[in-house]
Amino acid sequence: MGNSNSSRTYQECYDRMKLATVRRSQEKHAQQFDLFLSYKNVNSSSKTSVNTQCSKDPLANEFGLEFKEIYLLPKSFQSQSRRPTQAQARPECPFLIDFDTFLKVTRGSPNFDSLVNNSSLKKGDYLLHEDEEEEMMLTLIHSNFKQEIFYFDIVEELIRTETILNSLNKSEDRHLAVLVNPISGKQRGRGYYKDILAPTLNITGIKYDHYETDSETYIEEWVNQFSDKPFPYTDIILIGGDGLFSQLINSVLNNPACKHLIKTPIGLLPAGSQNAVCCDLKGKDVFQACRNIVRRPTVQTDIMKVQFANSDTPIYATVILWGLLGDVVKNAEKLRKLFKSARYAVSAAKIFLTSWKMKTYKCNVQFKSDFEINSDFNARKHLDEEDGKNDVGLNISSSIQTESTEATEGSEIGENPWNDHPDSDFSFLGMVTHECRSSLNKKERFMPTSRFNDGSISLATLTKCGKVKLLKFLSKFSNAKHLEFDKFNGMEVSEVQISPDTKSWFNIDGEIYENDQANVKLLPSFLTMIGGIHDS
Ligand SMILES: Nc1ncnc2c1ncn2[C@@H]1O[C@H](COP(=O)(O)OP(=O)(O)OP(=O)(O)O)[C@@H](O)[C@H]1O
Repeated sequence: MGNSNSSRTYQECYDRMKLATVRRSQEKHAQQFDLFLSYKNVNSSSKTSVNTQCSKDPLANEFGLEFKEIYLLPKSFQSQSRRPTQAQARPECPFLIDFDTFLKVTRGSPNFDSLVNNSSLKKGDYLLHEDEEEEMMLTLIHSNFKQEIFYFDIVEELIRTETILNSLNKSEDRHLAVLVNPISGKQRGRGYYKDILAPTLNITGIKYDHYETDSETYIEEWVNQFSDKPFPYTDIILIGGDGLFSQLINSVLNNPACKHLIKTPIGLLPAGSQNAVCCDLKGKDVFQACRNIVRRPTVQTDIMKVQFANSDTPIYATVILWGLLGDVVKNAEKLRKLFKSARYAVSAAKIFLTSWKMKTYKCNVQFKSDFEINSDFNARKHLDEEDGKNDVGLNISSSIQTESTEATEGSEIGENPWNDHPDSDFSFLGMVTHECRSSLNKKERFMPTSRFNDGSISLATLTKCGKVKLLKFLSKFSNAKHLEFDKFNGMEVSEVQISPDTKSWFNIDGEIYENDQANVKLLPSFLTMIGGIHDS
């Protein structure tokens, strides 16, 4: 996060442009500063090495530049349009912010009282106090609504600064549907809407309509009203948790008359208990999520289609858990009222403390894979055969024994064959299309290697564990070190067939489903989500 801390200096690895000479006070003889904007030229290949070092979101504006920092330097400081030579020390900046934390510049200072929760204002109405209209000043607004005022002497510089700084905000022609779940997580959704998103949209001039869910079926009914009608919104913004997101995509995809809505970019504000989808789209911080909504970087994301044997209706999902984790979520629902977002931890503790022995979840798993793991596994299998090794329970990549002849019999030539998973006794199994960062614990992530746009399902399993092993696993898990845990296995697959032998529950994006045979298939690059993908 950037700040305007005076002790910071700008990053040298970027080019910069001078926007204007400004004062920080209305006083005509006040000290003058040069206002700079640094940038990465995304069209320029010659700067690759420098750019890789400092790279951030691949978010370029109409100038083909990715803006990085906004800062002031005293006017007297050297030749201002170039970088300082090595011999020259970089001066401290009296004002410096990451471009990431910048929201908008406005003429004059915004009247914030009129910004809150007022979607009927006309664009521009709310920006000026009447007596400020002629002032040669711009107010730079941070995404947390902090303001910095700069005074200009030259009108062209003022206009240039305003145009360039606002060039990333794509507000024209956008009309957002904002849906708020007031009971998500710690019930902060309403506050996030009223105090953060609505003022941000008002400042940036983005049009929106506000809806609040009043029942479990609200989203489905809301979607159904657009059956066979043109959809009037350019974006759908959800203020809630993973469950709300799941409800939206399922309501859209399971109504053939509404499938056209799925092309609409979906943005999220994290108000739920887990917010794994939002966290993995660089939206863990509510202000960052808001900036994403304003600037609108998008990611084509993978999802899964789950077909249960006893149901005609498929479920579309990004996270599927079965076994212990299914049971934890099932029991957590009973605790929602009392423990709110702590209900998952309470439910897990209850299962752990009240069972004498951890339950083993028996399940037959087959998978198809387009990925390297197949050749790794075949090569390794060959080596293992040569070595006379045949350990079941080691990492999957080193221990899968045979491809299922039964399953391959029906395969067409060229189609990937079914492989048998070597394990059938689990503590849990999970399938995810993203890493599943936790909004509660900084390090925790279910599948650290998985990304929304990697074109694969990550199949993760924990072979059956006793209580002591499970505690060891959990301690590694909370530091995202569980990939090295001997009973935890992860692999990239494109389709999975699950046949449970133990009574349990499926936890699909936080919702609970009955135990049943399930087929899980990858739908690559299926949704357009607003946000970015984490590098590591
Ligand atoms: N007004 C409402 N009253 C009762 N239930 C609601 C209402 N609005 C939405 N719901 C239901 O609440 C469920 C959970 O919502 P959501 O995902 O937003 O929050 P959460 O469960 O706290 O967060 P997470 O899914 O991240 O754990 C959804 O399945 C939705 O059907």
